[in-house]
Amino acid sequence: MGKTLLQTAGVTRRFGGLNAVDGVDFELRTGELVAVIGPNGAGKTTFVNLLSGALRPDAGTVTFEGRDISRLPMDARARLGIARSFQIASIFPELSVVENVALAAQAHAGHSFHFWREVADEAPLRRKAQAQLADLGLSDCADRPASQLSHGEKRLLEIAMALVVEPRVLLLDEPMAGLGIAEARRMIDFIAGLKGRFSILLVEHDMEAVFTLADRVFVLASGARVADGPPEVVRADPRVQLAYLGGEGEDL
Ligand SMILES: Nc1ncnc2c1ncn2[C@@H]1O[C@H](COP(=O)(O)OP(=O)(O)OP(=O)(O)O)[C@@H](O)[C@H]1O
Repeated sequence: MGKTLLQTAGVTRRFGGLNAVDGVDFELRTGELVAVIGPNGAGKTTFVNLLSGALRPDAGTVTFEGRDISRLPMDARARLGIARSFQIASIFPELSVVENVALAAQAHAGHSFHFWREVADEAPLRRKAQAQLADLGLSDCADRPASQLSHGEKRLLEIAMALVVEPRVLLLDEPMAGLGIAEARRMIDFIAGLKGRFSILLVEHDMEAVFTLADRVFVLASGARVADGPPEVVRADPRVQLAYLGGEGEDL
């Protein structure tokens, strides 16, 4: 694996008296896919928010290529290349798939969303969006209105919108959530196709996805790191089994 891109040292976030993320040391290397797992309420989403800049830590640091970014807001981190998958809410349903991707590229370039009507006429942005969709194997749905996509296709569109800005790090928070079996398989194949090209942090409850995709599995429980290692080592780790049994009794 490559060099360390994104790192935390002792990162902590409190909500009232609760340490939602509690002194976590973590690193993501170039080209690596790390899955972050843990029982419900373990602190996974809070941890992603600390990496994306949606939340600031109460203690500890977040560094990107050695630079302390702990206090940088989300847009500044996005400009450095830390992208979080868009939420379905940010898809414009009346626009086509390719127009949505072009809009994401336009927003990143610093233009205002108010000019969205012009985006259809923006040939370079549109070409970039077309190329992105072709690269991801999504050309088939380029001209369909986003409103006509299935739930699974919308999740793929969200990721395409995050990738069009050519990020260094992609943060994916539960991309399989709410997908049927066939759609989940397609999502796994899709993410497998991104592996090695981007550095990816994947938060996911779907253990088939985690153990198929991850180079490394990082386990959180009650805000703290329980294990960090290759998937098969982590799966067999009694501390991990215990963390799950002590939580909501989910299957590992
Ligand atoms: N904004 C907030 N205010 C207060 N408590 C919060 C807030 N966000 C999260 N928490 C608490 O912090 C803990 C960790 O929550 P978080 O959502 O990060 O866990 P998670 O591992 O992502 O859970 P899940 O798997 O259920 O999505 C939980 O106890 C949660 O109730």
